[in-house]
Amino acid sequence: MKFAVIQFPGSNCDFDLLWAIRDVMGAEAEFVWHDETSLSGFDGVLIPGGFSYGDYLRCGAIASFANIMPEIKRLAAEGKPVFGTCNGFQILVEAGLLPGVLIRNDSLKFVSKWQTLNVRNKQTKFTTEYAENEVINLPIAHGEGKYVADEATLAELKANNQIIFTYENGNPNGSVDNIAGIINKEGNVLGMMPHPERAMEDLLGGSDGAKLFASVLKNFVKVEEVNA
Ligand SMILES: NC(=O)CC[C@H](N)C(=O)O
Repeated sequence: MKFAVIQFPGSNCDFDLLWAIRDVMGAEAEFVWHDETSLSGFDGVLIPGGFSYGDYLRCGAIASFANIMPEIKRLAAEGKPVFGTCNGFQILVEAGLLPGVLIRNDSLKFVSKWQTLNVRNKQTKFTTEYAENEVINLPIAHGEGKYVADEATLAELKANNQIIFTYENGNPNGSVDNIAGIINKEGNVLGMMPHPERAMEDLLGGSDGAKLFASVLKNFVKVEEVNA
């Protein structure tokens, strides 16, 4: 599996994400600049956190029009894994690859801390290594992390078990139903506000993020491997 870690002007978790997937997990991965127009040869996409385009308009709004986006949408349509953390999640909703939207935290303040989460659905290719309803800790660091969606969208997310992570022991941003991360209906595009790539080893304060990348590597296989 070879992953593209997309870099936008203002990305700041790009090196962390590359380190997590390549150096810790041992997968093949490379940076791809937002202006590129091809992702041929890549088996998955990782979109990092940060402040793409200075967070102007709305976080992720300008990045969602980047030249690389049609290719990210192509890989998503082909069933390949597409993962976005924090600003990456914001970019995925702005691009329409995930439903709903992320708006300013209720506090109107940037919040940066370790946050307790609940793994609501372990039956996805991103979460099989967790236990059902496992309580985990990951860092959060965002100013626009309040997830909102209309009633019909929320009902659909619940009916299809698309709410993957929720905040436990307090809601840091006012997200509806404590939503911290969701997946698309097809199960190959996941976005979440917390940062698993910052929790890969105990030296960093925790390693609960590693199971997410381990799940991806276990459950998504190269197309060639399937056909072999
Ligand atoms: N760490 C991040 O990716 C931050 C995302 C975005 N800039 C926000 O403040 O909400």
